[in-house]
Amino acid sequence: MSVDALLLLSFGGPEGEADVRPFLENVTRGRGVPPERLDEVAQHYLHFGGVSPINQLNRDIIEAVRAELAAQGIDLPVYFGNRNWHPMVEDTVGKMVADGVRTALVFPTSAYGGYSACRQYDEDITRARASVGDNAPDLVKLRQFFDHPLFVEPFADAVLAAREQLPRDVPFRLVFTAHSIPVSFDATAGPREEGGHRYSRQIAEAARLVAAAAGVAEYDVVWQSRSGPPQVPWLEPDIVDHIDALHADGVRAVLVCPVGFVSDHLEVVWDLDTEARERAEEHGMAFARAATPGPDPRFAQLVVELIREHVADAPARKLSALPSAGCTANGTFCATACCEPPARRRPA
Ligand SMILES: CC1=C(CCC(=O)O)c2cc3nc(cc4[nH]c(cc5[nH]c(cc1n2)c(C)c5CCC(=O)O)c(CCC(=O)O)c4C)C(CCC(=O)O)=C3C
Ligand SMILES: [Fe+2]
Repeated sequence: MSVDALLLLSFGGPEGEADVRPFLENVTRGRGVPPERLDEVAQHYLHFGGVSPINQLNRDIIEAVRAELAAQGIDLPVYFGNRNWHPMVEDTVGKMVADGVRTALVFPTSAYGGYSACRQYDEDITRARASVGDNAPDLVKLRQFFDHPLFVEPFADAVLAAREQLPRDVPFRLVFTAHSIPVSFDATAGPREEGGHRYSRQIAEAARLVAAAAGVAEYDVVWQSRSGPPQVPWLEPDIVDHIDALHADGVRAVLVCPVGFVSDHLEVVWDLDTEARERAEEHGMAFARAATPGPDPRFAQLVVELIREHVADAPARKLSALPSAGCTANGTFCATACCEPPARRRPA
């Protein structure tokens, strides 16, 4: 297959105080997130001057991918577009058209399946192509990479590095976290015939692979960053409640690995480095958080390897038997009814 560009497609985040409200409105339009929750999340962003770390982290990934492409002799311009904040993907695809791009690969900054982690990026691609009309380039999305060795290995090394921050003589509990989603979204994640739960199954599998690579036998998988109205059930337990439970069980040191995320964006630096850490410290527990793989050189190698699956027929390396879907053209879905968002319940 011949391609003339790569598009890194991400979530986006505010870059100053004035951006916070309009950004949150973009994220939550029609999604039934209660205003109290929005006020709370706005405060998290304002705590950091209204600047989300996600944009600079993505620019850093793009620089590393450019360098890795050059090192491997692949001549491919790299573009950057987001769902919720500038550079908006619609504008970026407009720029690609002006530059004469006919076919581009799309790297979404999420390793997993499910509506929020996969299918919503297909919707972004469809919207962006529609916004530029007849000249829209073909946009081929790269596959899910939750079990790729170049995703698992940096996490495993990060777990070992974080372990060094904990007291040597105290046994620790390894706890993996991922973004919670409504239980109903997890139930419809994946193609219908597969019976759902593709998101939580892939998270469980990534956690198993990272723990095995780090040589840690006992671990938990929990959730973080719940949103939505309180009467709608989301995946549980929450990391902060889990720290209470571990404390009650006599655990004295906790090592949190945010396996659901590619980089240290706001949910990681707020919900883990601030809230979870504070709760652990209130209990007198030692706390360490493993780094995310985004800034690791192996992450850029991962992106280029996924590109090479298309441009050089490179073999698709994966460590688990679970399907890695998500590779589709022009915003089509992997399968009929795949990762369909169930009807959202509004707050009463
Ligand atoms: C599975 C998943 C990922 C991982 C996959 C991926 O990475 O794509 C993810 C990533 C992210 N989520 C992010 C930010 C937000 N997510 C929100 C709300 C929601 N997330 C959801 C799910 C996910 N989200 C869901 C089901 C909602 C409820 C509303 C809805 O049904 O859609 C809200 C609204 C306020 C609130 O938190 O309630 C914000 C601000 C940022 C940027 C952070 C930064 O600025 O650094 C990133 C990377
Ligand atoms: Fe989110």
